[in-house]
Amino acid sequence: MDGGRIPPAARLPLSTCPRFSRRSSPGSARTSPTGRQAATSLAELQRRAARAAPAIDAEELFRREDLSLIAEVKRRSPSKGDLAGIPDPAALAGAYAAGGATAISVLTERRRFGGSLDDLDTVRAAVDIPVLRKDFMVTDYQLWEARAHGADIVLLIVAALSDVDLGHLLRLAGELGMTALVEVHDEVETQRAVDAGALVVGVNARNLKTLEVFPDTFSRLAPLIPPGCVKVAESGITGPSDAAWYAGQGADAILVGEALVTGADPVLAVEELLRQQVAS
Ligand SMILES: O=C(O)c1ccccc1NCC(=O)[C@H](O)[C@H](O)COP(=O)(O)O
Repeated sequence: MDGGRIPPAARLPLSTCPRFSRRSSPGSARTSPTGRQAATSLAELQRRAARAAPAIDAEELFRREDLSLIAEVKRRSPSKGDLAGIPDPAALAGAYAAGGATAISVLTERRRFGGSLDDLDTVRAAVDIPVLRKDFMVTDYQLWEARAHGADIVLLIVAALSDVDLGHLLRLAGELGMTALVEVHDEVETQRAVDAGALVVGVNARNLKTLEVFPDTFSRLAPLIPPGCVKVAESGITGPSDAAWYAGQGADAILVGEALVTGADPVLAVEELLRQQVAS
C-alpha cells in the first residue's frame, strides 16, 4: 500500500469559484492537512488506526433499510453562511441516533463549514452508528486520519479526483474497512464513479460552481447507477415530502444537513423524515 502518496492537488471546480479560493485564513495553517501532517506522522496515524475499533459496515446497513438517513452535523456552509452554533455535537448526534438515523455525517473542514476533527472524535464517542468524515478527501493521509479518528465512511468527490486517484482512494478506503461515499454531480462523473467500482454513490443536487440546488439531478443520474449500488440523495432536502419524493425516485438513503441543524427538535425531525417515507 502506498501509504505516503499524495495525489495531485484537487481538481475540484470549487477552486475556480471565488468563494472557494485557496487563500489561507487566520488559524488555518494550524489545522490544514499539511499542518496536521507535520504534527502527526503517517506512521503515527497508522498506529492509531490499528488501535481503533474496526469500522462499522455502513454499506450493509444502507442496504437493510427501506430508506436510510445520514444526518449531518453542519455549522456553516458556503451557500448559506452560519447555520447553527452546535455547541454540543455529541448531543446533536445522540438526538439523530435516537430519532432513527442510520449514520451521522460530520463536516471536518474548518474554514468553509466550521467543522473539525474534534467534532469527529466527539461524535464518534457519542454514538454507535456509522460516522462519515465529510471533507474534501484527496490524500491517503486524510483517509488514514479519518480511520484513526474512528470514521466508518469517507467522502470521495469525483470532481476533485483523477480516475487514478479515485480508484486508489476507493481501494484504500476498502482496505481500511471503510465505506466510500462516492459523490457525483453529472453524467460524466457518474460514469467515472461506476467505472472506478463505487458501491455507494451519492448524487449531490448542489451545483459546485453556482451552489444552486437542482432536485431533479437525482432522477436524471439514478438510472445510470447500477442496481447493485447504494444510491444516496444529497443536499437541499427540506422535509418529509422531499424524503418521500427521493424514496420514490429510488434513493436508498438521503443525506440531510441544514434542515436538521436549523430545526427545533432533531429527534422529531429525523423521525418525521423517516416516517413519511414509510407512509408513502
Ligand atoms: O452546503 C454547501 O453550501 C456546500 C457547498 C459546496 C460544497 C459542498 C457543500 N455542502 C456539503 C454537502 O454536501 C451538504 O452539507 C450535504 O449534502 C447536506 O446538504 P443540506 O441538507 O442542503 O445542508
